[in-house]
Amino acid sequence: MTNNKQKKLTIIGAGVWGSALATLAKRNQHLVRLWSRHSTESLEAVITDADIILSAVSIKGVRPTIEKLQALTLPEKVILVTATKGLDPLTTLTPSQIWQEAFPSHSIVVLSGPNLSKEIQQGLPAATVVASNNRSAAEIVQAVFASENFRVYVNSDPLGTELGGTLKNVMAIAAGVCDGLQLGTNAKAGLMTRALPEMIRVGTYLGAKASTFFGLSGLGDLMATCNSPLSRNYQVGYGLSQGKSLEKILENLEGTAEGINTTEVLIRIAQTKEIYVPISHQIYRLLKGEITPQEAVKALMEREPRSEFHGLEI
Ligand SMILES: NC(=O)C1=CN([C@@H]2O[C@H](COP(=O)(O)OP(=O)(O)OC[C@H]3O[C@@H](n4cnc5c(N)ncnc54)[C@H](OP(=O)(O)O)[C@@H]3O)[C@@H](O)[C@H]2O)C=CC1
Ligand SMILES: O=C(CO)COP(=O)(O)O
Repeated sequence: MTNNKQKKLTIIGAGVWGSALATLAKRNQHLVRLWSRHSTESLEAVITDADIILSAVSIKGVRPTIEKLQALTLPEKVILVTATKGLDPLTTLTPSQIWQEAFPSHSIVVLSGPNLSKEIQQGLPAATVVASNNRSAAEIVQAVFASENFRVYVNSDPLGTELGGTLKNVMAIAAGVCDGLQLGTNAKAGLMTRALPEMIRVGTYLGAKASTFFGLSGLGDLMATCNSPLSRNYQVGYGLSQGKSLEKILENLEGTAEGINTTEVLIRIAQTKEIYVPISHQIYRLLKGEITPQEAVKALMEREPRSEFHGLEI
């Protein structure tokens, strides 16, 4: 029997993040169905009567998932939540833009923040953001996940919220390199601080609000991911700094490091639109095997002198 506050939530994507989000919602007594493409139950069966469908697949699963859902009839009022942190290699769109394009009359909510899934599964305290153009939809999702261990904020910039979580993955690769090379605390502070205006330049070009990047989904997630060996993106950078090949690193990586694909898409956007992204550019060259980690550091340090807030209106 469901009460008024109890929601029927279907989570698509049973990776580590989808599973952690399922745990949070179950602890709040919601009816949670966790589905993956390997599930024996049909997708149609698990979305029937859903109040909320949350996608926690990696970027490469977004389009296939949407195509499956388009072949079905979605419940009319169902809220669609995306928790993916990536950019579509085909179109450079963000996941929420792809979802909105596919389901123009449904409310789309972005969930993003400093949320390393292992810590969330352990029940450690964390905070996140749910962002939507439809505030009441965001508030419904807020209530589903909010608890004494998980503080959920609402905001009205879904694109900025999503891009914060997406672009910081590139910076987390850089942070892994920085720590792996033992460049010190000053270098790490310099890197993370300079990462933010780079993210803001790209984000505002794409239509996000600059202020969103100073919140949990921007600065917050940048700090979490750049400082934690739990981050897969950080692990990629750390591995590269130790002279490992990307192929070898990926063989042993638990789950997805979205920053690799994001770097590629971001550089395409930056080159076409002439956006200055020096850190991402060096990470791109490093991932391609064009330079060594040491050469990447040298290239960043030896650039032309610049003013601190060049090209930024904050
Ligand atoms: N882990 C974390 O701490 C956080 C992760 N995120 C983001 O959430 C997303 C998922 O991350 P995470 O759970 O960690 O990653 P995992 O690698 O653990 O899981 C990836 C998920 O995507 C699904 N998937 C991949 N390709 C396809 C496809 N072609 N079709 C359908 N489904 C597919 C996988 O399904 P299958 O199992 O069937 O292969 C799996 O459910 C990423 O965008 C990540 O950046 C956001 C916040 C925190
Ligand atoms: O997005 C995350 C934490 O907020 C997870 O980071 P990784 O994907 O690098 O593990």
